[in-house]
Amino acid sequence: MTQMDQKPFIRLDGVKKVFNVGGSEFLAVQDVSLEIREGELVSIVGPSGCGKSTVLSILSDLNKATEGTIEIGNEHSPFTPGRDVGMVFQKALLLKWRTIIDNVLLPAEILGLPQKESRERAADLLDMVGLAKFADAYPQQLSGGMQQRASIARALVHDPRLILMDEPFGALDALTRERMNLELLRIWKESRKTILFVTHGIQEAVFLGSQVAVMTAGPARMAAHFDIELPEPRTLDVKTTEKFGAYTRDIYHLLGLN
Ligand SMILES: Nc1ncnc2c1ncn2[C@@H]1O[C@H](COP(=O)(O)OP(=O)(O)OP(=O)(O)O)[C@@H](O)[C@H]1O
Repeated sequence: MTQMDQKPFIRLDGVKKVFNVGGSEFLAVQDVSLEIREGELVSIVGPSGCGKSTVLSILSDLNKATEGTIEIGNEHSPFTPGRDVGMVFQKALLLKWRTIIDNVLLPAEILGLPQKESRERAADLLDMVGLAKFADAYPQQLSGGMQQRASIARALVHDPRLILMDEPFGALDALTRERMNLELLRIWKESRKTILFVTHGIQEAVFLGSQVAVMTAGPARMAAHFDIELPEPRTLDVKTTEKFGAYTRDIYHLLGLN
């Protein structure tokens, strides 16, 4: 069986989440349908409150969907919830009393993975994210972008099959964010992980994703989906192409911004 014949790695169909808030029901998100192949980087873009983080929390098994189908993993790549997810948040959330390498090691420690192998892997990952020299530094000695690189290494240390990124570069200045976008593409290619990347940034979503799922608020739902066909490898020049402009224009339009 070839890779193309395999079932998608993630299949969401008609997913809906209703929260119970103080005895009344609150519809957080509905109509979430998405198929992701293993090793794909997919962006989800949408305004605040449209349910993006709720979708990630369902995929990471922190929240149960109220309705719909959620399938993760396939015969070739089985998926164990809890074990096979790495998360990156808007804040790096590094523990300030632990060195960078000890921060990276945290998920491996929690899962009880072998110490020596984990430390070697953490060192390799720090090398991959360009922080080899900072393994023994403390978080406060690193810039915001460097801290986020460390948190990406931490998300990879237990070799999970799926990386969920929730606005990971949202707190960085514009130039660092551009640089981190390029870094993420490199890390993704090297690590060959399946990545779901949540952002408010339409340009960022199109630049990074092979697909972009667009979510709208009021009511919160997954409203559209684009396959992004742009030249590979993606460099910043891509952003000046007509095709890139057309994708971003269509998404702005869908979100009612032009
Ligand atoms: N545990 C919860 N209990 C009740 N309501 C919740 C809970 N989690 C999320 N919500 C609500 O569900 C809606 C969707 O929230 P969510 O955080 O998924 O949106 P988002 O698109 O990620 O927003 P942002 O971009 O601002 O992070 C919001 O109105 C939020 O208040």
